[in-house]
Amino acid sequence: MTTTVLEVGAVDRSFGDRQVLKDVSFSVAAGRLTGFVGANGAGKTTTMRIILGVLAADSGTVTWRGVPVTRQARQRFGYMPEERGLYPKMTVADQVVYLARLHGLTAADARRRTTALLDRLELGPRAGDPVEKLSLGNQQRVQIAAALVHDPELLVLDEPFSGLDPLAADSVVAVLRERAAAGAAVLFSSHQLELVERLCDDLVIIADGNIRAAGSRDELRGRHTLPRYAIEVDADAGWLRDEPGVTIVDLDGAHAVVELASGTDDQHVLRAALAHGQVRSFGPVRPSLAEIFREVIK
Ligand SMILES: Nc1ncnc2c1ncn2[C@@H]1O[C@H](COP(=O)(O)OP(=O)(O)OP(=O)(O)O)[C@@H](O)[C@H]1O
Repeated sequence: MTTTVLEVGAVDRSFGDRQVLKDVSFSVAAGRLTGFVGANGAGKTTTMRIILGVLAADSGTVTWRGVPVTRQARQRFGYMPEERGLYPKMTVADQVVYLARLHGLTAADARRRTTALLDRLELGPRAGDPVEKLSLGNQQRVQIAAALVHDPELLVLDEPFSGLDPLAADSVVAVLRERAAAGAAVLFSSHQLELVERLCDDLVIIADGNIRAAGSRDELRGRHTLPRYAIEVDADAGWLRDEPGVTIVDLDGAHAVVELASGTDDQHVLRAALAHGQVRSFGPVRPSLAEIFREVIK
């Protein structure tokens, strides 16, 4: 049972005579990680800026727990914008404390949470350094700390993983998962489809300002699953060519990927395989997010 907290409804937005968002609708649930994916210029940043109220929609609605987003509700949002805005001369800790104070935390709470979060993001030893002395990847982690420090109920992160090495990305992933497990709703954009696939519970795919697909990752995979099976036997699998209802997609010695015509029983194919010898593995091929993405943005 998921609880929708953020609802974007029929949002349109143009810049000049160019419409960049067309009837954009999707929802984000509490306790879940929602990946927002689309090509360059698809409209992700514009959508996120409208959610945060940095930019106005021409029409449409953004609601939080069923009511239009207020300034008060936004105090409980955390945002990592695309254009990273840190004060280069300020120390890492002072910077995060300062932003926590802007969100209404007491000085003591701001310090306490900053210390805990910097440690969690492996930035503890850099807390006293000016931001400008940090590598770009570490500056990025400071930005993430800044978006998280007031323990927001909604986190909106624009490309939080760009520029992070795999280990740094993993530590950010772990922190986001913790936040979601504690009940926060997390919406993040990314180009790194493998990472999104590993991380997200829900997906929103946008192309040319249109939402092309949205739903849970498993639901989308189910919807886009082709009737394909991978089979691994211990001898040549060429006999599959003669099986009724079976089309070979790929055949490489003892390994094959086949497509089954509708009405063809997969168990029948498995039994035929067993009749030819040992079967090492047999099962449906799940489409990758990259494949789903390519299919829905066509
Ligand atoms: N302030 C603006 N004035 C004019 N056009 C804009 C403005 N902001 C965005 N656009 C245009 O709107 C479209 C959507 O841009 P947006 O930044 O939302 O895409 P995106 O999906 O975030 O892309 P990227 O992954 O490259 O950041 C683009 O064609 C962009 O050029």
